[in-house]
Amino acid sequence: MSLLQVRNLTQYYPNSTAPLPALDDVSLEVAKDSVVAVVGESGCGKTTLGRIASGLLKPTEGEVIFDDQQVWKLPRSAWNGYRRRVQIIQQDPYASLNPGLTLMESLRPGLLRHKIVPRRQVTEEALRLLALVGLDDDEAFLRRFPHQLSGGQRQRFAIARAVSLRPDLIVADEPTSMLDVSVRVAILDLLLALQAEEGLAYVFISHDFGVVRYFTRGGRIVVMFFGQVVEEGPAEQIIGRPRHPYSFQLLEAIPVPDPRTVRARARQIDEADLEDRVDQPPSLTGCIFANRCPFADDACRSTRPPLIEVAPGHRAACLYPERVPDLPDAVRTVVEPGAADVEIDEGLATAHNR
Ligand SMILES: Nc1ncnc2c1ncn2[C@@H]1O[C@H](COP(=O)(O)OP(=O)(O)OP(=O)(O)O)[C@@H](O)[C@H]1O
Repeated sequence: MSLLQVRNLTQYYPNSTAPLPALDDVSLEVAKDSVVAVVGESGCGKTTLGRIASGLLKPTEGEVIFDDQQVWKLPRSAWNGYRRRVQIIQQDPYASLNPGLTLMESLRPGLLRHKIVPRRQVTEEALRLLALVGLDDDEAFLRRFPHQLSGGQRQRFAIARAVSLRPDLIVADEPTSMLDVSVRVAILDLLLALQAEEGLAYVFISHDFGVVRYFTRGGRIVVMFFGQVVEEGPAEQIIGRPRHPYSFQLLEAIPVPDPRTVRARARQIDEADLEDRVDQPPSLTGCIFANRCPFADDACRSTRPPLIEVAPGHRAACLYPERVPDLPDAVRTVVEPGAADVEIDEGLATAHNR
């Protein structure tokens, strides 16, 4: 069942001098209890999409439909319900918490405003939430201020605060990118555990395909490039056999722990050629990726390819999806959470150092 749909979103920022909109005709759908990951390099519009999905930003054009209702047409009481049911977790847990409030003071207003529990049960509920996210569930901890927490503890608390409102959907915007490598996997595992326990859906935003591969098992992946969706489909299919050259390049760049695997890659794209293209600006005519694409020809530079189905439920905006080579086995395996900590840690460590 569809929980959230965004349809044909276009976003222009009025003060922007960029030649392209931040989002250009973006659509996606999130089913109840499911994970949709949005991946792409910095500036491709992921945060804008997350802000629109959670009602923080009204799109220039397009529709946001939550639980079968157009959210920008909701009466105030229903709007408040939507804003409660869709929570956002941000990249920087410190910036998302008021430094002048204790943890209890951060939790209490939401619990009361949305009548989650009666006033006399607020402390009990706050302690339950701390335990749920793996923090010390004692009242002294609730009297702490955000600066008295480590980065990992702060993100755990930000997750507790989001979950406290009993949402159906959490937009997790780069939730681990500012954390130490050592705690990243723990936070991803916490989010995955909460999904099962609390019946949550996620829009999971990341620039790092290694993290997305870890988080999105069984879910869907949306790959964005300069405001456009270039590929979307089931995680296993996109990771196993990407059909857009940009997804291929992102996946191929995931660090793998065994250098012999890297050397053994069956490279079907000329490395020097790719190096020359990596910083090219987006193409303003035709396919947005044409300037960086090793397969682009005149047709790609003159025609914007529509998203076409390349396998059931899997679409790519490419005129030549069959030209995208197969990935090495080390990359295309969808990692089982908890099953490959070493591989994940090393991958994330390398990504962190970039
Ligand atoms: N408030 C704003 N005003 C003007 N332009 C903006 C604003 N917010 C974002 N942009 C621009 O919109 C585009 C998309 O930005 P957005 O933050 O959504 O991308 P992103 O993929 O989340 O990148 P990052 O990971 O760096 O945050 C970028 O070109 C950005 O500069």
